[in-house]
Amino acid sequence: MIHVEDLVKRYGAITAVAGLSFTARPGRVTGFLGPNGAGKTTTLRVLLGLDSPTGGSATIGGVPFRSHRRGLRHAGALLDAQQAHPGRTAAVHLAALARGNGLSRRRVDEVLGETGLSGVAGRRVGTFSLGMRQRLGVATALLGDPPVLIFDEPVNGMDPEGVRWARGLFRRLAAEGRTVFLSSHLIGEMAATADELVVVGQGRLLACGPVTELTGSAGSLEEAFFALTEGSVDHRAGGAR
Ligand SMILES: Nc1ncnc2c1ncn2[C@@H]1O[C@H](COP(=O)(O)OP(=O)(O)OP(=O)(O)O)[C@@H](O)[C@H]1O
Repeated sequence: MIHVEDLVKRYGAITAVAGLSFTARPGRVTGFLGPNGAGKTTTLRVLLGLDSPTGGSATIGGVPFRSHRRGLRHAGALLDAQQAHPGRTAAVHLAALARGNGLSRRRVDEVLGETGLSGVAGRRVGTFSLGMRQRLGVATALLGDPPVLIFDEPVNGMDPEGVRWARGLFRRLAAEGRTVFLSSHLIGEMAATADELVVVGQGRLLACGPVTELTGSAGSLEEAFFALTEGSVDHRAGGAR
């Protein structure tokens, strides 16, 4: 379970998140949607303890992520596909993380297999395509077999086969009872993958609920999204001030 309550995050004069509250539940794929600069990445960073909130709270399984000793067992995340050191092989990258989190070496082979990377496990990450790096990011998130998974733009750079694979994976992870939280600009992908949506604009909640409910009479999720975010689009990506 992910719970965000009255979350505020300011960077100097910029308010990136302006009092945001929502919950993402186990067994569901929850999509996190919003225009550029809406505060999505900032919210994910605070959730994962990479940034401190200015106010309010963001918890995973009822506690801040930082208070988990072996974080990868509690939540797995893909925030930035460029995270792995380019000079390391995929297997070495994952093995180092496994060691640091008290996980077995066997788990490395399992997630490499699950993400279709077994054949390239010995290759340096610097030689990977963006789609392969995304798969490695997904493998990293899965490493600790966590109950909560957070993905920021996970299918960015993936080919159609990769996108279909990722969609199936997210659905399966939710069917296993995990909380799957997915941020993406691809509304069609959200419509095909998510059960629930959290829509934000200028750091505030615009709507949340089942995809079917939010689509409502708009005809498509895309139309519903534009109607919801009208007035919240900031082409300067300057956020709420
Ligand atoms: N480290 C930072 N310092 C200053 N401002 C920041 C910082 N991080 C984010 N912001 C600002 O906070 C606002 C929200 O940014 P954020 O990246 O969270 O939005 P987003 O919804 O993820 O956008 P996108 O869809 O473009 O990735 C933006 O105005 C951004 O410029």
